[in-house]
Amino acid sequence: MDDSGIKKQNWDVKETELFLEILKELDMKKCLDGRKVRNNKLFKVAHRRMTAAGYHRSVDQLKFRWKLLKSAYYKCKREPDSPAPTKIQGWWRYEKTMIAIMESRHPLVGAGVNSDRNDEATEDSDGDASMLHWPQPQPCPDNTTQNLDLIIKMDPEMDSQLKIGFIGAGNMAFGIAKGILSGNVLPVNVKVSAPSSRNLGRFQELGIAVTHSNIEVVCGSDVVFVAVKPHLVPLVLNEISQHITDRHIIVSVAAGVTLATVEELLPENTVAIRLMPNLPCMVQEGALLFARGTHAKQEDGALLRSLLHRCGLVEEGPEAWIDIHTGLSGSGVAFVYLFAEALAEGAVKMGMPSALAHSIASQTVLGAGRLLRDSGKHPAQLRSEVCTPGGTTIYGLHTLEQGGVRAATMSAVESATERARELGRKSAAGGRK
Ligand SMILES: NC(=O)C1=CN([C@@H]2O[C@H](COP(=O)(O)OP(=O)(O)OC[C@H]3O[C@@H](n4cnc5c(N)ncnc54)[C@H](OP(=O)(O)O)[C@@H]3O)[C@@H](O)[C@H]2O)C=CC1
Ligand SMILES: O=C(O)[C@@H]1CCC=N1
Repeated sequence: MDDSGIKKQNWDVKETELFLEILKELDMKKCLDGRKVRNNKLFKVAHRRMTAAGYHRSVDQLKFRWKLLKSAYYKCKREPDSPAPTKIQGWWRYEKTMIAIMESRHPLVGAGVNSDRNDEATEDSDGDASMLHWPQPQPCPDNTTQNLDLIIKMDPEMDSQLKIGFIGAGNMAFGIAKGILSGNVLPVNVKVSAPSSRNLGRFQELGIAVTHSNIEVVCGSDVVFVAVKPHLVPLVLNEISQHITDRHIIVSVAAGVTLATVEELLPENTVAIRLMPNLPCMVQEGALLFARGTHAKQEDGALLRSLLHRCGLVEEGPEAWIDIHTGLSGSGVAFVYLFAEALAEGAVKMGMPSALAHSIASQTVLGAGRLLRDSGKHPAQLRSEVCTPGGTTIYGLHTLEQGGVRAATMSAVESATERARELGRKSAAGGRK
């Protein structure tokens, strides 16, 4: 066991390198000002990023690893000619990155008010701020604070101060809003607009502020989701355009509407992202794909990803895949519902009461989906695991194949993708009118 009480598992080179890269990127050393809360937050950010990359270490394990790396660094600094520290195997691989991190000094240390030893002893200790040896604890300088604030904003575990707006109060806006609220975003930081009140009540029930003014939403938000029907996007963007500033990230969820169209209708340099979500965001089981526009940086994508992380699977890809994802998943959920409905109707035909048949059909779809996702197996593999030779399933599958279900499903994805492309061309033409 290490001193965090967690079972030891050796760190491999890739894992340590990733950990250090994350710390470097977070400007860890600058932000480690000895305050327990802040330090914990930073390690939490690192923890989340490590987890996202498939490395499952607790916050305490990360802290302990950092402590060892730091001790090794100080040992090498004090005794450059002594043998490499033994607690960190292959130390030479990490030395350069550690120097880069450690040389990005906290201002108080840089000013020479504290020795390295003091720094070593206190900097990431879990002690209370009052126990620290910094002579006069002071806030980080502006740029560091901003950097840290951004990190904290981006981290889903942190209290998000981000203001989120929705233009359009339909099903998709509601689905995303529900997903977002199950994370750390507070309803008071969300606002939604629509011309009529017919869809606003359910947002109010979630504690979200509502308005009929799209401009009010834009002026009060950092991230604005444009969730109106595709043909209305040019109209809405024209309306809000003069209120967009560099504070904003505009996220269009409209099927087909391209980034080029969105960017053309908004001020130069607007940060725009095209997102294709799907309705199961509502139950945190969505499948979302986004593409960044010309001026959207990686961190804008990271911010969106962290905002949406409770909505389900969130992936980034080239814009060319967004229309395909629309067919596969945006519309794909409806294809699955059709199949679920048909399953239930088959059972009703054979004599089962409708309510029971529908309830079993939905559980069947849910269970099959979860097993497919969680096992990581190819669907054909799972299908063969269900089929007993000469048994019931292969007879049923034969019938489905005779009905052309596979070809029909492929064609459904194809048609929906083509339709998204067509909608894109129409909205581009609409924007130019
Ligand atoms: N539904 C889905 O599963 C998915 C939808 N999408 C995309 O999401 C977008 C929205 O779809 P969906 O939620 O289904 O649509 P809905 O028809 O359910 O909702 C559209 C919303 O837009 C509002 N609206 C209409 N005109 C304006 C305007 N000028 N300004 C502000 N709001 C306006 C409507 O107002 P009012 O309430 O007054 O009618 C309504 O609230 C579409 O572009 C679609 O392509 C993407 C993925 C999946
Ligand atoms: O049917 C539509 O156009 C939207 C886009 C994907 C799902 N619903």
